Amino acid sequence: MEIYNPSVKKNVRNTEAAFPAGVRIRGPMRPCFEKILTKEALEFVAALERKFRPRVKYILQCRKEQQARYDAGELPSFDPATKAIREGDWTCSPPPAAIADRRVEITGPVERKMIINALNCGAKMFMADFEDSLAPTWDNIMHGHINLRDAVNRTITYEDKARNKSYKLNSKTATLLVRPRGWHLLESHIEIDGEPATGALMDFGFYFFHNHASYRAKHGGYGPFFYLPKMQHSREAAVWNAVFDWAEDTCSVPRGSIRGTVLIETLPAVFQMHEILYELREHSAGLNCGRWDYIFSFIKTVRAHPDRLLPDRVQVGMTQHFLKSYTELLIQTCHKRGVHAMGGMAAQIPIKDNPAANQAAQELIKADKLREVLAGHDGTWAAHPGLVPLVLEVFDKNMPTPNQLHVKREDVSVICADLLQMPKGKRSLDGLRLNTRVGVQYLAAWMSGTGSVPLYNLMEDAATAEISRVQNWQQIKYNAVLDGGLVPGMRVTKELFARVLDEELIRIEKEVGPAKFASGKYKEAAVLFAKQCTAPELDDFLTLDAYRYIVTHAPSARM
Ligand SMILES: CC(=O)SCCNC(=O)CCNC(=O)[C@H](O)C(C)(C)COP(=O)(O)OP(=O)(O)OC[C@H]1O[C@@H](n2cnc3c(N)ncnc32)[C@H](O)[C@@H]1OP(=O)(O)O
Ligand SMILES: O=CC(=O)O
Ligand SMILES: [Mg+2]
Repeated sequence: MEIYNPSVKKNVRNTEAAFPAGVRIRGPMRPCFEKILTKEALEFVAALERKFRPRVKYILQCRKEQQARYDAGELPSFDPATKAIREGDWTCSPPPAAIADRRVEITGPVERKMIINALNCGAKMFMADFEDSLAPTWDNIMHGHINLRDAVNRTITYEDKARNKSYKLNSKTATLLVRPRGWHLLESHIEIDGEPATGALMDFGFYFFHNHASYRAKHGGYGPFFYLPKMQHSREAAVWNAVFDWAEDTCSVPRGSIRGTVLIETLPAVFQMHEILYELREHSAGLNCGRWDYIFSFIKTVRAHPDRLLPDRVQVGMTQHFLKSYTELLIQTCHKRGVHAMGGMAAQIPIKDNPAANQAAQELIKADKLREVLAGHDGTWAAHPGLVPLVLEVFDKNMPTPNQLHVKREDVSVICADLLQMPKGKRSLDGLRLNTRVGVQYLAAWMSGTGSVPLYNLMEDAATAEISRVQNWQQIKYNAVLDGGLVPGMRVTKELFARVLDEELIRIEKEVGPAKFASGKYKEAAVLFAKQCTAPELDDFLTLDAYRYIVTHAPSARM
């Protein structure tokens, strides 16, 4: 048997002759990558790309055009053209037994040890993530597919030699869900007909192709199950639905086996929830409140509106009216259509060296989960295995049934103004400093290949770091008045931000120590973060600009 050792990183010159016509692998081949990059799998991914690339380009162009309308003064709202769908009496296909009870879902990157820990941790579900919590380096993506294949086949193991610790799956494990990248990210290490592949199609394609048969055999003929991130419009859900139809037909899998939970994590999408479910009605597993990207998108969507400056990030919590309204409308929408309404991620994680602070963090998580279960959510997310028992306890106590599809929330009446209401709170210099410190450290980790990190006792990933970036951008762009903190009345300028950045870099160096600071990517991250925060026009995603730092093209056989 071939032993898989993720630490072996031998570079091999790629030979294009080994791959199907039109497919070029630009990332270095490592041991075991050939198990994922088989001729058949590459043909499947290339066919997906050829069929859907034009539609992906179209939806991205639509996003640009819609943003131009927001920039010209329009605000997101419900679409009169699809009123009949919102008011119509239809339901989605019922949830299969394998995902009927999903009260606690742990999430985490597709890293080998974490996959085993997550599957073993007692959560009902595990969302394995190619998205917010993963830096999409070639090695991370390819190892992620190897790890998932081994997880589905239950052969996944891991040896931590330094700690003399072995990892393997328990007999009872969580049900696996996979989150591919959003539509906007390209995969530069695979080219199809001379263009980079679409990250989302590649993640879906390899995972589906290699695992659908084993997965369905273990889940009553259903699956694989997915989370679908960062969509802005139902036309994007229609593309996912067509991808699912095509994959099912191509692999002779019955219609409706694949199920996807759509994250409602952009402001435009909250006005499209019925429409999104309608497009996916045979393939839907419900909606999820992706709160962190939602807050990021709230700022991004109204970027041209100087009257819409948010208070400090720490004050934008789930009890703010616009967020409460979004979650309640999501629950009402899902339960009307017979599918799950999933809660989101509390950012607190266990604090190991301070019992009092740990207790306080746990209380915050408990309160957040209690609010979710009482509102009618069918389950929620946990960021860390140590939090699963706590979250489980709140849901077990308050949700005796497998889910709350029967809780219709007909009392909820949410209009545009509720979803667009500005959060209350103040902006402070400390807020600007914290955004800067977190943004730089997150970016430094991401550029080094790590997509989720603990910072100041909170989980930080691409979505939370985006809030720090766009909030800084918004304040600098409009010279926001800092109306809170110790020095109220100060205005944010490029000069103030430059000084804050310098000072926060010194603080980061002190906190992480000179050795880690020197060997890490903090200085490069600071340059990129500063560029992003002071750009005349806001970039759509931080990771689009940062991606070039993590691309590793292999020497080509043609050279
Ligand atoms: C906005 C969103 O999209 S939210 C969803 C995306 N984000 C995520 O999924 C974040 C997931 N969580 C994480 O990545 C991590 O918990 C972090 C980075 C926040 C904290 O990581 P650490 O500080 O390394 O955690 P810590 O040292 O306490 O880990 C203890 C053990 O738990 C494991 N662990 C921690 N988090 C997870 C997780 N989410 N899944 C599986 N295992 C985990 C660690 O691997 C470690 O295992 P070991 O004892 O066998 O070595
Ligand atoms: O993906 C989840 C989020 O909160 O963003
Ligand atoms: Mg997200």
